[in-house]
Amino acid sequence: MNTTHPSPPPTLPDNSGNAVTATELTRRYGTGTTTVDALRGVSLAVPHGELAAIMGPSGSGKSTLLHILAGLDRPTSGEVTIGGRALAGLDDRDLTLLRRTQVGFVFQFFNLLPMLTAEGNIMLPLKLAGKRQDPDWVNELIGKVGLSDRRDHLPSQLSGGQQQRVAIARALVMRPTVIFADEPTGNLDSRGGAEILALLRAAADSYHQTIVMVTHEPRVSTVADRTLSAKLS
Ligand SMILES: Nc1ncnc2c1ncn2[C@@H]1O[C@H](COP(=O)(O)OP(=O)(O)OP(=O)(O)O)[C@@H](O)[C@H]1O
Repeated sequence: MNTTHPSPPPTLPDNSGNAVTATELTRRYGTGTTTVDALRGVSLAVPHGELAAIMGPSGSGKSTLLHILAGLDRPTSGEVTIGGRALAGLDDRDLTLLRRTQVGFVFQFFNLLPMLTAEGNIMLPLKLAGKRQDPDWVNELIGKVGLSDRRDHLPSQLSGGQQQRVAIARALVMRPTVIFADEPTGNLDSRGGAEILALLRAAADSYHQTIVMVTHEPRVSTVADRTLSAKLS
């Protein structure tokens, strides 16, 4: 993947005002004749509070990039920072801690725990991090995602769109430096997808929440602050 920045103009990596930066990332899979260069020198910077979309055709390296930005995979070369901290300098324990406290995730297939209610799923990151539960904040979030009358329902009792709303509230609850969303509308119909895009936009606006989203969704340019286009490498 290379990235282009059609609009607005490119932002140079700069740790000061940015939630996430990537500098000259490469990722090579395999060796010899099976070598695949999934990323060939990707640089980007996402300022705090922005909603950024990474778009591109299948196989262009979007998932690879998202996993490396989120610290789930290491680049072959190049550097990632989250909240000004370079991921390369962190050992596995510190990386896990950083992911738990500074990163939220939203997945295509929701990934909720089936035995927990909507509210239980939303509060799970707080519990895992040993954080005090703030009922006002949890109530606010449940209201924000429109699930006040579904908080005691299990995921199996919720529609796909409702499950993704739970996942978004779960990602927001820690007030992370950045939320990474991997095809968040990919498993929803057109209307459900539009509602999720609107909700992500509202999260960025209301909570100054930085969000980086991988998507095939053509309508995303109507809600994103910037769109990074991936080209086949
Ligand atoms: N573990 C792996 N081993 C070898 N090659 C891989 C591996 N993971 C991904 N690739 C290759 O790297 C390239 C980028 O894959 P990636 O999954 O990042 O693309 P993508 O843009 O997310 O695609 P899609 O939209 O289909 O999910 C592809 O050519 C893929 O075959």
